[in-house]
Amino acid sequence: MDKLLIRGGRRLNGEVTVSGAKNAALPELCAALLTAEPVTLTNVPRLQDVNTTLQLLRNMGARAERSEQQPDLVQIDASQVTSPEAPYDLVKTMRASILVLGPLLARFGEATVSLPGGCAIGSRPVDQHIKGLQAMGAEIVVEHGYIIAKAKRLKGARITTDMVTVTGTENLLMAATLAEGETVLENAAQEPEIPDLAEMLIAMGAKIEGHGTGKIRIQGVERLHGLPGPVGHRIIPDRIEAGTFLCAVAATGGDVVLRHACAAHLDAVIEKLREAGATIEAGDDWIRVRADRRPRAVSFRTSEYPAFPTDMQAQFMALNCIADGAAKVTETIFENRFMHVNELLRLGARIEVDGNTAVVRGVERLSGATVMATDLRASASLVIAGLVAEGETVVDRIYHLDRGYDRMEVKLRGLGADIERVTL
Ligand SMILES: CC(=O)N[C@H]1[C@@H](OP(=O)(O)OP(=O)(O)OC[C@H]2O[C@@H](n3ccc(=O)[nH]c3=O)[C@H](O)[C@@H]2O)O[C@H](CO)[C@@H](O)[C@@H]1O
Ligand SMILES: C=C(OP(=O)(O)O)C(=O)O
Repeated sequence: MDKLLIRGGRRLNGEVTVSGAKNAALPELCAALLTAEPVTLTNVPRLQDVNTTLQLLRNMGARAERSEQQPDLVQIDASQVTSPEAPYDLVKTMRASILVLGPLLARFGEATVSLPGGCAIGSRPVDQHIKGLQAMGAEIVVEHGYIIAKAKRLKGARITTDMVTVTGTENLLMAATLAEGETVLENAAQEPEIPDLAEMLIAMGAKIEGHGTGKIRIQGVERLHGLPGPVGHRIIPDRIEAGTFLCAVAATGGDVVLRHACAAHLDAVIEKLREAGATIEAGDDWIRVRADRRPRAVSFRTSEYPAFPTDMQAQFMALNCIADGAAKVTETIFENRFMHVNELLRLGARIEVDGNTAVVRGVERLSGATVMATDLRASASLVIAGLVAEGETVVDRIYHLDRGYDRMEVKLRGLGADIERVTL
């Protein structure tokens, strides 16, 4: 099992390129199931979750390959899908596998998808996905751990989800593109990955309006076509990877330019980093961050986009650990997303958790130790803490990190960090 070995105390300087967004790549790979023609995606990040999705598509009989000459390019040909199924063994490693449900049901009239299990950050049910598809006329039973769905042809419907759900919106959006008539999704998620998915679907012939707002209107069409060519659909930059690097520099000090980054997707995080004392400038596809003194502690509360993302909570908490002052961090999206706290305590942080609120009192210095990654963003927060801690930090169980970060240690080393992957 791989570990990261970090010797802390170095400032970060230089340039780093941000990869394509994991949370756009996963639904967009699944969207290729909506057509019998080949689909090309570019700027596809090199992540374990992408590998798992490619495996899931191949398991159904689709062709899904990453180009050897151009590793950010993936081609999918779902003309020969023989079994519209997502088995437990693949779904258990990645919750986003649920994203095949809408496309399979819409194109093949049937789907059998393993229920994703509960996961470390919360119970994460998929009842809203099921309820929405039922409103579109699907017959769905859940038995033996599988969602078994059938529909001759889905019918457009007006759907208001009980809460804002990102993958729920994506599943229903994809399903609605091939449904008969109009679907209106109320209370839709507005995360940037949703308009990116909608733009891809529109390029495939779908009729969608209102994406990027809380109300999406879809007119179903008979069929969608492929996206051939050397570019196909280009995936937006990963705002969470970019935000993670911004927090790392704000914590260690330094001067770094992020290439292929979109500042407009990070407004809430950038505002908080400025409050913490970092200097941030941005252009069309770059962000520069400079930090030259101890950060100030900054309170924040996670919420749906465009507010502060839950996927940045752990990384910003690591910054608060060494900041001047105390900060209150409130998590409103997932009920159990403070598992990094116990590990940060092992590095000398002072944090008290009460329900969904953590009070972080900044300390002058953290001290390196062996810590264990518990989920994807928790891993990133431990890496940031390790970069500022005195001495050596070992981050164990980094398969969580590899799910969602594209060669993070290589990118950090390029900025001057003393970090290496140890394979035992
Ligand atoms: C692959 C992907 O894009 N993952 C992101 C997506 O996850 P994901 O789409 O799973 O998260 P949701 O937006 O669905 O979850 C929001 C809240 O709604 C609840 N809920 C959701 C659906 C449902 O049917 N029933 C229900 O109760 C969840 O338990 C959670 O408390 O959005 C999250 C919130 O921004 C991010 O942290 C994840 O990185
Ligand atoms: C929680 C996350 O991802 P997923 O929904 O894929 O588990 C994340 O990206 O932080």
